[in-house]
Amino acid sequence: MLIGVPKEIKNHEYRIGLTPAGARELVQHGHQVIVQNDGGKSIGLTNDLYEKAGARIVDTAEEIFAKAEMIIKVKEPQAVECQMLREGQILYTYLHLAPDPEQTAGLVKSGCTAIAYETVTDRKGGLPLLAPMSEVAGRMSIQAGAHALERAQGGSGVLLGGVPGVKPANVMVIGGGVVGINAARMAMGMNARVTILDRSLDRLKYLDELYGDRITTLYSTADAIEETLRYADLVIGAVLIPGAAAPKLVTRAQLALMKPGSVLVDVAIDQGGCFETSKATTHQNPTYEVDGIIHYCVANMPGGVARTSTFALTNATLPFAVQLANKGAKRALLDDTHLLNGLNVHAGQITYEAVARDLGYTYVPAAKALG
Ligand SMILES: NC(=O)C1=CN([C@@H]2O[C@H](COP(=O)(O)OP(=O)(O)OC[C@H]3O[C@@H](n4cnc5c(N)ncnc54)[C@H](O)[C@@H]3O)[C@@H](O)[C@H]2O)C=CC1
Ligand SMILES: CC(=O)C(=O)O
Ligand SMILES: [Mg+2]
Repeated sequence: MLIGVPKEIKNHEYRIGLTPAGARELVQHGHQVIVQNDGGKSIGLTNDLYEKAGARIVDTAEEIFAKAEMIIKVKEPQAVECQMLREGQILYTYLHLAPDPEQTAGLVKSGCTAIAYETVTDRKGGLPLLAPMSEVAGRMSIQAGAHALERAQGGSGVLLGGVPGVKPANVMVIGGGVVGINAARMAMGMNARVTILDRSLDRLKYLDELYGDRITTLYSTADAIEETLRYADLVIGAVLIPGAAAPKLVTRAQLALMKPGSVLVDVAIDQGGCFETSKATTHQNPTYEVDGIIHYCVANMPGGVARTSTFALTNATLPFAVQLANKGAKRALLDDTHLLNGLNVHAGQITYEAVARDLGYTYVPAAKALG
């Protein structure tokens, strides 16, 4: 199969969809890989490294989209990329369609086969292609939040860990999954006081067994959220209902309960965000203020630490990329229900139920759409 890796074009997105080591594996399986000129240069993945791995460098994204049978990317296709996708072509990347009607319409129109990293599953009920970036974003959320708490950034001027004689900050984490546990670990490491809320009692039990009295676990109700907001200095939004738009768990009115200059980091923004006042921001302009509360809502946080993230992402995506290339989309998808769960759009049909429901499309089960 001819596999194409274009340069990412989202704001300050320096990740690339495949490392040179990943390219080498695909080539060893008998496939051809084309990579856009300087696609990974800014994170030290030079053309030379890709060529040594057996890939070929091409000048433009247009050439990659025109020639490749499978496109491997990181972020959802931007409008200009959607226009270049075509019928029968495999798109393997993050999509986050539920909050993004325009992209969804673009993919439907293209006729391509679009597999979303974030809805591929595993045997343990996890999301193995989302997990590495959730680890990154969870860890980053605390450093981003700590920075936003600095007075010069508009924050309340509180240091997460406090100092001897001055109490530490309170960090509230809503959603105790992969983002949540990584955020909690970083916050604990900085000596902050951590409260973590989730709807899954099993998950709360697991967190309690792991961290004991170093964290407080709370079952996530509107009451518990309201009560915890009153003393939180930093709130991390880390909930997920796979494939669906994020539930709004903090309203604008509830911001008035918070201390002025407190910070909300909405990691769930890529699924539309879990705070009513969230709107997606970029690494260039990451924060804004609503009613005295600082909001950080960057939808591609791992792009900020693009080198670490690129290696972590390829580690997870490569095995499925090899299956797709070896077998073709239809056989690879039908052979593996976990990969099949990643199929969101095929030949103009929406094959992921939550996306169809949230955006008003007819849902066609993936196996049926593939015929
Ligand atoms: N902004 C960014 O750059 C990035 C965003 N993300 C996003 O972060 C979000 C979280 O991802 P993961 O941690 O991997 O998901 P996960 O599935 O591991 O964890 C989500 C947790 O939310 C919990 N939850 C669901 N409804 C809840 C509620 N009402 N109250 C409290 N908890 C609730 C679930 O029980 C689960 O434990 C996703 O939207 C993901 O796409 C992930 C990576 C990067
Ligand atoms: C998961 C995601 O949206 C990202 O890594 O940018
Ligand atoms: Mg997005």
